[in-house]
Amino acid sequence: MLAVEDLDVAYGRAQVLFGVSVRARPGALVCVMGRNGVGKTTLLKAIMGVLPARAGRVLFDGEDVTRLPTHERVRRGLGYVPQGHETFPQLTVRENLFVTPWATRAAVDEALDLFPALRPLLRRRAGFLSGGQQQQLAIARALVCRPKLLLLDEPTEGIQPSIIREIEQAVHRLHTEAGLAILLVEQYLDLALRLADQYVILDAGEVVRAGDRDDLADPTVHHLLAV
Ligand SMILES: Nc1ncnc2c1ncn2[C@@H]1O[C@H](COP(=O)(O)OP(=O)(O)OP(=O)(O)O)[C@@H](O)[C@H]1O
Repeated sequence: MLAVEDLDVAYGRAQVLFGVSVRARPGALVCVMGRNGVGKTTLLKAIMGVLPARAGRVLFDGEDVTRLPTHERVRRGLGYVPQGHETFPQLTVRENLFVTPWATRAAVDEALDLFPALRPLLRRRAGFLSGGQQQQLAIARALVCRPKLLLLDEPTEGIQPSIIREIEQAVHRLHTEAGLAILLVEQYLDLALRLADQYVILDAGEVVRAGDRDDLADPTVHHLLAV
């Protein structure tokens, strides 16, 4: 479904990703891990076309989307929830959900079924929500476009533990019940161990390890993630 091949990405002259290859099969949950600043967010941005690839390719459903603008990738089924649960603070929860041109009532209803805590908040401005509620709204908004593959950038970052559990359950349901493929950037190893089918670890912009979830229990993995 997703094949990232030998991707190089740079900010000006500063190259950040070096020959990164990542694959996600339909319905798979792949966890992208690594210390701060190793290039996880940059990888997701390049997959979405928010940042250009300097070399390499991004294939989605067999199509080379490397040069397509972001909205064309969204149209083909890539969904993206950026780090920091970005919502439109001045808009209500309902307006945030209907902001995309593809939003239908049915799709919004389905997204709200996954996050029922948002229903009583539909008229509230997003800027007044807690961090956890905003994260749920950001995920729900991406789902309204009915993606086939969802890219989630650290959805648990800065979120209180009780809400982390809710977000984890929602991601689990999306994966197991809705059968959505997910590329999840996640710092918490225990959460990755519970959710992931496969994992990729980046270090200094390169894939240093990749494999099935069970390998994550290997002690050498901790060394690659320790700060
Ligand atoms: N806009 C930018 N301009 C220049 N360098 C940047 C920019 N954004 C990120 N970088 C650099 O690129 C490298 C990778 O950053 P990136 O945000 O992709 O890492 P990350 O693994 O997602 O980190 P974190 O876990 O802290 O979010 C870092 O060294 C960072 O300083």
